[in-house]
Amino acid sequence: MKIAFIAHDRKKEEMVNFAIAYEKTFLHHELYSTGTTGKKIMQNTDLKIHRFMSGPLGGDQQIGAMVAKNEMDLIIFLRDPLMAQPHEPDIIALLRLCDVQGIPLATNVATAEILVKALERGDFAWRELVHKYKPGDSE
Ligand SMILES: O=C(CO)COP(=O)(O)O
Repeated sequence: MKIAFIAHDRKKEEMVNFAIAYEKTFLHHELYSTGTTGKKIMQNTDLKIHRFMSGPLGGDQQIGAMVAKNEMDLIIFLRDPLMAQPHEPDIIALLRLCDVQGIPLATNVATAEILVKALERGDFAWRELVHKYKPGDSE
């Protein structure tokens, strides 16, 4: 599965700890991230992550482009709800696209944990069916 990690600055430590905790699971998947989040995870684990640009420079939008094509299977986006972000419109756009495409999205670590446990159990198998069809195929 294609999994994206995104964390705002005050959530990065939580994200790194989460990646360490589930490293063995994530090793079996194709991983993506925004710039700094991915760098920090890779510095602390053996995970290989395709890093997009930093969030404020367009990284959320790059991940959004994959979501728009229904290419992302799971997004773990640890948002900081107590700090205004300069690229808030990009963030809202990404969350919106997840709802457009029905992509599993965790915005806090409690939900992320439940989704990763579901991933380990095989509950994401339905995404394999989605991969066979590109958005717009039926139009
Ligand atoms: O700002 C972000 C998400 O909106 C995260 O970007 P970085 O991972 O580059 O810090």
